[in-house]
Amino acid sequence: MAFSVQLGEPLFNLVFWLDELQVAGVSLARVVGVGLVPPDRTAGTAAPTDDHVEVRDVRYAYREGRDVLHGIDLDLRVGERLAVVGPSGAGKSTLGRMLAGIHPPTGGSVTVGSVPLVELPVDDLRQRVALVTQEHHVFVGTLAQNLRLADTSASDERLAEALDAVDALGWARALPDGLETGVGSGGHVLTPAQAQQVALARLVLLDPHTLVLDEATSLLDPRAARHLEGSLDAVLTGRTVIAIAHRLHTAHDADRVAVVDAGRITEIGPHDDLVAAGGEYARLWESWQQE
Ligand SMILES: Nc1ncnc2c1ncn2[C@@H]1O[C@H](COP(=O)(O)OP(=O)(O)OP(=O)(O)O)[C@@H](O)[C@H]1O
Repeated sequence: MAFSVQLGEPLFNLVFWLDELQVAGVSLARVVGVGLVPPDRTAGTAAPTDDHVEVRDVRYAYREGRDVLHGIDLDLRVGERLAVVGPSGAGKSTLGRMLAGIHPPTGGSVTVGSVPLVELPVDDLRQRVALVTQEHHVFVGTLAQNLRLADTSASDERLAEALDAVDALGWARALPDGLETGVGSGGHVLTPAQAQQVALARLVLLDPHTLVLDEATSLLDPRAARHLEGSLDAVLTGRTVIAIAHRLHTAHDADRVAVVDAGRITEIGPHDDLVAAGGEYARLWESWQQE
């Protein structure tokens, strides 16, 4: 979710990206990103020709002079699934947030349909590229209100379709007041898997062209994660997907795998090719199989 603040006629608008934070059981909005973007980005003039994502010589530094991404180049075909793997702290999440337009690159460019992400109007950006993280996204309100965060005008029927697409309609209808049941702090407690399904149903409503999944199922126990991955498949079909993967079987299913190490893509290609090449990915794959 994003909103922008414009004061007078500024050179830049202040944009906040919001996420949810649970404090002592209370659900609060948390600012996960703040950016200064040119007014065009919220006024809306850029029009990407397609959803081809191109990353060119991208660098990113949280603190000046301390790059955590160094010269990343990446081309994503429309409808491709790319798994991103690598050691902790390598820069995978930073890359994911950059691909979702939350972190503007410190150097280089990320474009969709030849338009730099930083020039896209925020609403257009959110509809083109959505980020799903491992945190729960349930706000205080009814289940229906939680879903309509993605599409304020969605009919009850559309909400039911979205829940059905992620295999959540059964439990949602069984709630005390169905979709009008209060959830979030003080309301009906959803399991972590149900909370993730709500987030996925919101994605179905948002209908983004490209999805960045940052370890979207990693907080769940393996059985719930496997179940959710079935729901996820319905959401992923037909979209470009960048999956930041902990579990390598997700990587195995992808069209290509990118290994990120110390802020660089050190290997990229189909799973079988990387295994045959005998490099870092082959070692990761072998050790994962022995776990
Ligand atoms: N908000 C932040 N402020 C400053 N440094 C950060 C911030 N987020 C990440 N970093 C640093 O950037 C580097 C890359 O972190 P990132 O979270 O992108 O790695 P990762 O590969 O996703 O790691 P993990 O698998 O542990 O989640 C790390 O050195 C990390 O400490």
